[in-house]
Amino acid sequence: MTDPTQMTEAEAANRLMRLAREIARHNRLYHDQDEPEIADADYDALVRENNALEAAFPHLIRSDSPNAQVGAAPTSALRKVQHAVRMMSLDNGFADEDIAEFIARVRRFLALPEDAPVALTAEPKIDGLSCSLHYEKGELVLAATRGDGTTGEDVTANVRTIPDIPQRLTGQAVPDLFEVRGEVYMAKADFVALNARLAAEADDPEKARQFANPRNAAAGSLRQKDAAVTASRPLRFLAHGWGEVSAVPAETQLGVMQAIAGWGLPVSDRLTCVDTLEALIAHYRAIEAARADLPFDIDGVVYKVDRLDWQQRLGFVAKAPRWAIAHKFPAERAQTTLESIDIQVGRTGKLTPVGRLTPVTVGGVVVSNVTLHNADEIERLGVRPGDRIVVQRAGDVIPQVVDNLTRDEPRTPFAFPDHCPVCHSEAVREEGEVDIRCTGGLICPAQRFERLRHFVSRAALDIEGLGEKSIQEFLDLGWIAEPADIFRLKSHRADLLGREGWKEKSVDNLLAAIEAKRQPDAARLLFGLGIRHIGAVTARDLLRRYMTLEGISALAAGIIALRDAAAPAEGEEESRFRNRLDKAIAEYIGVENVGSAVGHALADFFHEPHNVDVWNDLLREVSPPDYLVETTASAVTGKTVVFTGKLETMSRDEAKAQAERLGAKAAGSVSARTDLVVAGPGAGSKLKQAAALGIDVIDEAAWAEIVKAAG
Ligand SMILES: NC(=O)c1ccc[n+]([C@@H]2O[C@H](COP(=O)([O-])OP(=O)(O)OC[C@H]3O[C@@H](n4cnc5c(N)ncnc54)[C@H](O)[C@@H]3O)[C@@H](O)[C@H]2O)c1
Ligand SMILES: [Zn+2]
Repeated sequence: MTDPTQMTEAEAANRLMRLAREIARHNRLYHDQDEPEIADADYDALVRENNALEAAFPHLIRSDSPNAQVGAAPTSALRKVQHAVRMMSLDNGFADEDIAEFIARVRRFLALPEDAPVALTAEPKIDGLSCSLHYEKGELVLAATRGDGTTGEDVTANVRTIPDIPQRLTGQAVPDLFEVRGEVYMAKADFVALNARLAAEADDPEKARQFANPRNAAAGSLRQKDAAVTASRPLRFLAHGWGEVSAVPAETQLGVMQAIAGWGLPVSDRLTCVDTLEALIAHYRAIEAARADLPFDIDGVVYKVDRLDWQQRLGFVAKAPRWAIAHKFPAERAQTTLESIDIQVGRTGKLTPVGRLTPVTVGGVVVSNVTLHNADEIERLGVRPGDRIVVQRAGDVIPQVVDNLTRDEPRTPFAFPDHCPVCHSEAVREEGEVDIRCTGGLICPAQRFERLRHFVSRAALDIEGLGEKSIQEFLDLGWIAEPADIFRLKSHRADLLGREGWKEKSVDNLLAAIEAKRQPDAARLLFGLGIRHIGAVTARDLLRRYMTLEGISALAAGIIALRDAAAPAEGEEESRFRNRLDKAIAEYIGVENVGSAVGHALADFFHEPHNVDVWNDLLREVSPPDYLVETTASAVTGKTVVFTGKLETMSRDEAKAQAERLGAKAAGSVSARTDLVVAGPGAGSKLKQAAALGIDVIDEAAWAEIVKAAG
């Protein structure tokens, strides 16, 4: 965000207009559609930017400023309801100073002395959606959502299905007319169970409706046309205020809330009333620490001036009361308990520690796992199961542990396993590496699963309909263990038809999708084998040069021979020798951007007899066409070209790629079969040979002309 003081008026006006539109759009998505596009922290950042600009350019404040608006106008099919008393939002603060300033503002407004005590209630700010309940003569007659504060939606039938909400108030002195306001929410455990149920009920679990967090689930469940749907959703309610009333049962906020509780409505058991800033902050800290363990999500603590006559005098500004403030928790961070540390085994055998957490909502998303990266990271944080930790989620980044609050508690450190938790092979840390790997290779079932999953993935063979669940199922049945087996699945067609969840159509679609990949792209196949360091791009670069998978295995054989023959020279240091060998391997491969790590990985793969079997077996099932780069007809199509000497405007590899694209073959040495030599400065013996054989020789500029002419 640009510093507002650096902006011109025109820039500021423009930015304010864009922010108003953008924020209004997110309000609609969040409040009306229950489908936010961005995290709360990102939304809050937009609002903060808007407010900073409005403060710097008060004369540019727009009539449609986001600060004048509550929620969003409802557009659902539900009947609309006008609120007799507007339903407001709340001002908010993050720092303790914001709260001190709030109290000072209240004193100034009421013209109280600077040190006059101001009693304030404090209670959790539940992350649900606002709901108004009208009781007439104690009977529930109408329930409405907040909408844009003026117009809400009639959700009476829906609300009648919520067990927390009494149909009729009981107890002492219930006024004739009393509108209770509070929060409809979903408990965290119920939210997890609901998402699981929606996934189980869907035809295609991957396309099942899933709610991002309990707030969205609560809003989506309450605002239903069909109240039977609401009834099937585990909603709850907590009262936190009131609207239109015929009589107020007490003179303080706390007193009225106690009366409401007395009539049978749920009120937070963490509602308190104190009269110093220190006591408020202490209550805030206690709630923050307990946050992850509360059964529902909260995003802060709400403070309200306790005396109702003062509330009356303070009144409202724009969209919020002057007598209340929400003290919010930092949106992107939360505390929780690290319940356990699991070790996952990846495709290449890497052991990754994953922290299992008591689920906590961070920035609008429920977080129950964090990656702990590796053994070093666990040691750095000093984390052990049972520790209280701070997790952070910024943007789309995977949640991270940023602090361990109980690292000083005496407890034994976490022992990183020295064996694979799945196949029990030894797990080792290679020299100079941070990762610890299972040495079980293809005998390790975890690696086997991950390798198969990788083999059929989008960027590799892209076999549609062969998802994780099916792979696991076939693995368990012993039908597949390595890639070639996938192409033999058709022999299990009859058995598969007899299994639950497999209909004739889905079986035949799957088998057809497999058959369609009998002539796969060679680069995808190579990438799909999951050899270390061979990503999709490297696989393609290698095949551009080596054309076929036979070419690749020959390359590997060459590297193995090179490694076997290499030995340190007399007195040569080990590290020197390694550098020299690595250089030789990279040169031998001869492909730009492909280094010795790839060469070693290829050699290691082919050095292992089991892998060679897997490879050969696969090549019996599939026959990838030769890797031909798409060519353009040109003056050199079908000819053999040799580049020699120094090229000035491009690398040797680029020149070769150009030749291939033009349908020419780039050769390394001049022979009778050479048609053309492209010579740069410093060309030596090859130039002489060409002259001797009477072969055409051109310079780089002439070559560039040929390339250009081909377009
Ligand atoms: N991700 C997005 O795209 C997106 C878009 C819009 C809003 N939001 C989020 O929604 C929030 C703004 O929404 P808002 O205007 O409803 O304000 P708010 O939710 O921050 O505060 C007002 C609401 O708090 C509720 N509340 C809960 N406990 C309460 C208590 N004890 N006492 C009084 N009220 C209590 C009330 O329903 C009240 O309407 C922000 O946190 C923002 O991050 C996100
Ligand atoms: Zn293993």
